[in-house]
Amino acid sequence: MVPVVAKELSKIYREGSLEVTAVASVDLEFQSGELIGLFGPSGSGKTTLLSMLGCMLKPTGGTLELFGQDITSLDERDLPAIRKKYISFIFQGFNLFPPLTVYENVMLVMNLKRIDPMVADQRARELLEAVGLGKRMNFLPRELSGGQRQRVAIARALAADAPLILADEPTGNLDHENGRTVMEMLKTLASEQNCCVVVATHDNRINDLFDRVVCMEDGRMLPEKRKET
Ligand SMILES: Nc1ncnc2c1ncn2[C@@H]1O[C@H](COP(=O)(O)OP(=O)(O)OP(=O)(O)O)[C@@H](O)[C@H]1O
Repeated sequence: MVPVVAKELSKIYREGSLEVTAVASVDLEFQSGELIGLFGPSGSGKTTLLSMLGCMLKPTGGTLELFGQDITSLDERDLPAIRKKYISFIFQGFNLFPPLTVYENVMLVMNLKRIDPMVADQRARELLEAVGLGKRMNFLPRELSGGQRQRVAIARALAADAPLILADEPTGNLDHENGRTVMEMLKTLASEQNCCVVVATHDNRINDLFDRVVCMEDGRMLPEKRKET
């Protein structure tokens, strides 16, 4: 099943008499196993598009299908269940829960999914080892560097085992080396777990890692340049 199909997807923000067209009639189709880079200057509509794909923001026009299900026709109350089933988010601010340790942050998503605690414990340890934080499981987020925190956010996204991962500027606060490490993890995730990973970014230094690059300008999607294989 195709993870994301959008047709003429639009979002117009209205404030009083002022209208801002943040996303204008975007058509797209994202497949499993792909790492997709969503590029565009500030204000071009990347976050708005990502928020609609993540069922956090209702489109004002067009249709959106996630895994064959028409999201646009659903009631607002049904969206949390869709998010829980299919989607994991990685945001620039890391969104870690400050009072919980690294290990507890990763466990939290699995507890919410009611995964058996023994299975969850093992998976959390494995994932934190995999992102190089095996020795920092009992640290609090504030005791970690930006790069380490972002790796916790990635371990947590992996723990959620979602087939669609949406990341907004995941390398925004990171130096080149940490940024690349984080992106390489997302690439491995896409190919090995057959996830669809969409990354909104300004960071041209990581361009080569994407399977596909789509660019936005003034809310529109520019014609796509397919990567040569
Ligand atoms: N809640 C909102 N209300 C009104 N206008 C908004 C709102 N959110 C975004 N916009 C406007 O929509 C347009 C697209 O914004 P968006 O944040 O999606 O762009 P972006 O490409 O993610 O930018 P950046 O790279 O700076 O994060 C901008 O003109 C912005 O000012």
